[in-house]
Amino acid sequence: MKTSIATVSIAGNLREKLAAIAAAGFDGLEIFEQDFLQDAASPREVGQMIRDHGLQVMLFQPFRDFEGLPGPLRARAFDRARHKFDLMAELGADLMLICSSVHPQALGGIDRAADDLAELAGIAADRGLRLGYEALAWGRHVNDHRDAWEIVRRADHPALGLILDSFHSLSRRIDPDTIRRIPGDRIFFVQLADAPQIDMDLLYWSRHFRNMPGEGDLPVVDFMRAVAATGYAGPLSLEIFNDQFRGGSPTGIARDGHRSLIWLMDQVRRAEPSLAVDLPAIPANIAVRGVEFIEFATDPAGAPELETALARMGFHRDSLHRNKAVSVWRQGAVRILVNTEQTGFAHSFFLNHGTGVCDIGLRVEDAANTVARATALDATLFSQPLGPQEMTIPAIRGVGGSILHFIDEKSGLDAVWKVEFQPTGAPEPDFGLFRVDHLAETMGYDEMLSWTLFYSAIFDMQRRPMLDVADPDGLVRSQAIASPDGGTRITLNGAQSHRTLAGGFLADSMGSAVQHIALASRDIFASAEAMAGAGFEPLEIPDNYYDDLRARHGLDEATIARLRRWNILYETEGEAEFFQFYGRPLAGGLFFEIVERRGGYDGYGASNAPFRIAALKRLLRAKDMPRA
Ligand SMILES: O=C(O)c1ccc(O)c(O)c1
Ligand SMILES: [Mg+2]
Repeated sequence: MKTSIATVSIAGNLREKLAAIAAAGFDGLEIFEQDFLQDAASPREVGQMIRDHGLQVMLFQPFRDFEGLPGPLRARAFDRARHKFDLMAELGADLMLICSSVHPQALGGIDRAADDLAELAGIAADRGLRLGYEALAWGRHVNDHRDAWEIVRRADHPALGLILDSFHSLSRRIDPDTIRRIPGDRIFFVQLADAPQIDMDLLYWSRHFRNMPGEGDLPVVDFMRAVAATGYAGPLSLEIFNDQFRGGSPTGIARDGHRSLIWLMDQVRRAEPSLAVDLPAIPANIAVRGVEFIEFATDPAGAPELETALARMGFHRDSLHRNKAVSVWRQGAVRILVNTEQTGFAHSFFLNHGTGVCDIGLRVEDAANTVARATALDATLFSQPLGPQEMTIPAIRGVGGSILHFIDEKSGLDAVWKVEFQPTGAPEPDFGLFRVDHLAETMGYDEMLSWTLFYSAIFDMQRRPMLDVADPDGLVRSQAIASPDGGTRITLNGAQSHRTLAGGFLADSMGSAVQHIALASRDIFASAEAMAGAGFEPLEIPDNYYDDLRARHGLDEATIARLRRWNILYETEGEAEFFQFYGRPLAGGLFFEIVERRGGYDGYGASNAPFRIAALKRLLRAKDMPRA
């Protein structure tokens, strides 16, 4: 499969774009004239620069307002086209995109458009060029790929074909299966884009909110299945107009784009196995069976605060690494590693970010398969030198320069706790915390799509609808991603303002990182009591929260009193119930949460978030921390 991306999709000057597109592994690109008008090089030199990067110019675009014009305007449009053909020859581009006209004087008429395009195709063919006709969703007379195809069909010229663009078809809710009746060899080019479902003017939506396939809400997989069913074997090209991407990291956005195309074709193949998809076989989305461990990087000065917090939640120091300054704190199936090594990855993470989560271990069926899928989807492998008796545990890079390790039973990686660690024999309390409920990662708002794509493309984890959380000092967006059984959950919180709690954390931790860890309790009241007995200090929730709760849920006084006693927040989802309370943040701003889900509750207590944030901010102000 040949992959391509439009230069408008990413930030930077032309040279930065080319470097990023090539590094991400694309075969070619669509070039927008504006992109090289700003460059000092001539079109011929630009063409050479592109080829020097190992890239092919797959499409020159767009040529606007061509078809259906009256008299002198028509003649001028042909002149304009000839001028562009000259330019294409210089660039080394042989396919031009003509988008359906929005010209106020365009006359309309299927046959008139077909005649104009056929005549231009003749001129193009003489120069060895081809034309593709695309229906813009807001085209004046042609705004539907079915009409564009009818025009191409009637024009009946071998140098004229159809260009499909998933955004234009899907934004108008045109059934993608109508593509299945178009012959694949008459489709000259396919552009792909997704978009979040928002009710808005089509042109504005298209020019500002497109995103990578899989990042939005449009049925791009169904669209692509229909395209594949036609036998189309040309390039798959991303054409993403997105304000955020234009200001983002060229290499990051290009990598996301490449990842999105591989994931898209993987989904097409799985949804419709009879389709010929030119993509090497890769393992299916990886089922995650839970969090095997969470590793903190810290130093001997930072460890005691963390270890005290763990002990107060009922964790005990279970075992010590045989070679390294790493201890395992355990309760039930929850393992939290405290790494105070003075060399290696954890130490460099600590130097960059302070005490924080540097590594997350996920339990999977087959670690080798996991890495195979992750690398096929452009993830970066991670490894570091091993000491004696240490096991090779596969890993990739994750959020904020942290690491994801994969542990399985199949290849015996779960023996690591016995092989690399020595038990302390410390007594084993049980405060009822039995597994990791979710990890909350905080990041800049502009990183959210990228990490959502990362988790949902590699793992069998799906995103839930995005929520807005009102921090008194700005909005925080929250995107939950969860395995189908809800057993593994990650929330991504995107901060737009540094005045928000999330934004302050981001600044303090020097980048994206785990901001809180939620642990599941079998009985939250019992856990709260046991923890209080061990010296745990909860985040105090003000009385007005409980007055509000009484009004909202009609809970009886005894229940309200119990919730208030332990600073537990409450939320319902139909009949399902959710209970949660928080610890006070550690020095770096990270905190723990204890939750109990009853009756299949699937959320995260969004209605309580403003209270939690306000309480945290009050606490930080009281401590006179600079963030407050
Ligand atoms: O927004 C536009 O004008 C525009 C131009 C060319 C395209 O291929 C397209 O999909 C949109
Ligand atoms: Mg397009």
